[in-house]
Amino acid sequence: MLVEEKKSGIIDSILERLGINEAPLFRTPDYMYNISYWLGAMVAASFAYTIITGLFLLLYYQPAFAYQSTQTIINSVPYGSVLLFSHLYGSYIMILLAYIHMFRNFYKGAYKKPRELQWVTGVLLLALTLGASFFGYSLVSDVLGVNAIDIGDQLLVGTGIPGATAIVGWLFGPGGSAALSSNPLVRSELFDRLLGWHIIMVFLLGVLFLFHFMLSERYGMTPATREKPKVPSYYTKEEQEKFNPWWPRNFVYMLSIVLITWGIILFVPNLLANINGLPIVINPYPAPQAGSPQAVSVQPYPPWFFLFLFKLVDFLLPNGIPITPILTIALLVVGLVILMLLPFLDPSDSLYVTRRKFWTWIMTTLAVYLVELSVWGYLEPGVPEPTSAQIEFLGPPLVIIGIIVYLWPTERKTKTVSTTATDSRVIKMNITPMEILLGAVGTLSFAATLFNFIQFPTLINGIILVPLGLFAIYALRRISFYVLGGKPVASVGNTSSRISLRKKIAFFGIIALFVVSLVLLGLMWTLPSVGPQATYAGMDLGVILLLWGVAIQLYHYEIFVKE
Ligand code: HEM
Ligand code: HEM
Repeated sequence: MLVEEKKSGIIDSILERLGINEAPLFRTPDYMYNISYWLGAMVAASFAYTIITGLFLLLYYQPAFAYQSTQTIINSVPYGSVLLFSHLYGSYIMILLAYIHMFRNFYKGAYKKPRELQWVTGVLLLALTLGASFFGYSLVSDVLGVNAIDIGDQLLVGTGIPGATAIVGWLFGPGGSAALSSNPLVRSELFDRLLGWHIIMVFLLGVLFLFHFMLSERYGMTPATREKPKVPSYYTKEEQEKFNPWWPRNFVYMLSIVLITWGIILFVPNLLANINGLPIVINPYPAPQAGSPQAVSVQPYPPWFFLFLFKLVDFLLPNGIPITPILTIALLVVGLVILMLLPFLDPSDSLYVTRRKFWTWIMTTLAVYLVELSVWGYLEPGVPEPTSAQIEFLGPPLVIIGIIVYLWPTERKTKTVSTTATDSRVIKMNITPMEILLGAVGTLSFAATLFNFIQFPTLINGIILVPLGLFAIYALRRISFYVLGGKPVASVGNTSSRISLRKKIAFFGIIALFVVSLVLLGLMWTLPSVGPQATYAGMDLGVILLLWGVAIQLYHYEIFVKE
């Protein structure tokens, strides 16, 4: 039988040969084209970014001359500073996003049946991300990295667990002191080992991520609570049929998400690299070399993502003696295991966050503690904290969050609103659990920092107040609309005439963004490619990717969002 040949372009033919149109990638309802459903994709985009830049760094990094080769990367390799700084911030942003993704999935109930394994593997992914970042951070051979090895070494050996010394030898080879050796062979024994672990952890992350993602493909993303309020929450095959196929809409949306994430990863560190006097924990430049005369004046700080742990080891037990290494490790392990087992510990079958009060209380307190302990660890490093100080700082959030969560009215049954692909209305949420979380975190961090500023009115404490204050105002403003104005939680918005005007604006917006990005692209070639000034080109490229990401978002809105 003769099949009628459809006229198609080269790209269509390639896609057809690749079978992308029929690929078993999940179908998505209209309302899921919202960043909250793509946070995992943003984490994955940061992961991909660090892998790409990491492989380039590997070309120049020499374990026997770790610090010197890092300086060479910054000062002599074309765009080396951009590569190194964005690799560092790619990992920072990956960690931040993984936390946000985790808390979002908690509030949305995405850890419940049938996605328990996704949650469990997610917690392991977070732990591995922290591990990979720790080893990467120690590769530089600056005083902070070597200090981090020493702290890790002492913490493990201090537990007194049989075999702890063997584990430390396995992890760190000859130990942090080898970084100070004048013999390159001894130094390379240490940094080869660290590089090995760095790459092993990345490999494990990759394998586990494939499994994590495969599970996403299996069950799709968790439907909105208003659609499926009870476990197990997933769309049936018949329901799926009505949704948008992966190609081309998901691809377009994903591309914009990837570009925006990469744009931020490039822009932020390259901007920070040009600001003088940055606090050492966020400075993209390495600290002085371990063992150098300048290193003596550097206060030991762990990487910011372990600051919470740094404060925890300052805690004194009720009898006044410092918390022991074994207790610290036990607390960490127990906490991690409880977090991992959350899907099995929370028996409720409702996805409404207001019907899961106990765990909402615990998880929100955990989020606040992570921020609070990190800020505390940064402001008062190494200061022993008696039980009274621990209660003073950690008690109020526990009580306040408990009161808010238990007094918050339990969700009443709402009418199910269909928001499948055939539905053309746009459902607008006036408030989300994430906004409540942001409001709580923002206000508490601002209040704590203000209190600290009143006690210690230093410049840096004053500077920190500004972004925190703005963030708190923003977060509270969003919530107050709902609380004071008595607005409904969700509404059906927008008349078609307004949307059509918006689409016109979007159309011209895309053109404007491309024109601006072309100018920036031209500018990039005039900027130096070697040395610290290459960071200007890094910023430029970051803005270009961001603009393209936003332009593709507008394109998605223009083409796919129904009026
Ligand atoms: C195949 C993947 C990767 C390779 C080959 C790689 C390789 C490297 C190398 C060679 C360095 C040392 C750079 C230097 O000091 O000169 C480094 C640093 C680092 N890596 Fe990776 N990496 C990879 C993926 C990752 C991932 C996935 C993360 C985080 C999750 C990460 C986090 C870091 C961090 C935080 C540093 C320290 C950078 C600095 O302090 O400026 N890396 N990596
Ligand atoms: C390296 C870190 C991680 C990566 C790369 C990653 C990636 C992803 C991706 C791509 C998805 C598909 C949906 C989406 O884009 O949001 C997803 C979903 C999911 N992830 Fe992760 N994830 C990571 C860490 C975590 C963590 C720390 C948790 C929780 C402890 C977690 C739990 C989940 C759950 C429950 C889902 C299903 C979401 C839903 O059904 O709505 N993941 N993850």
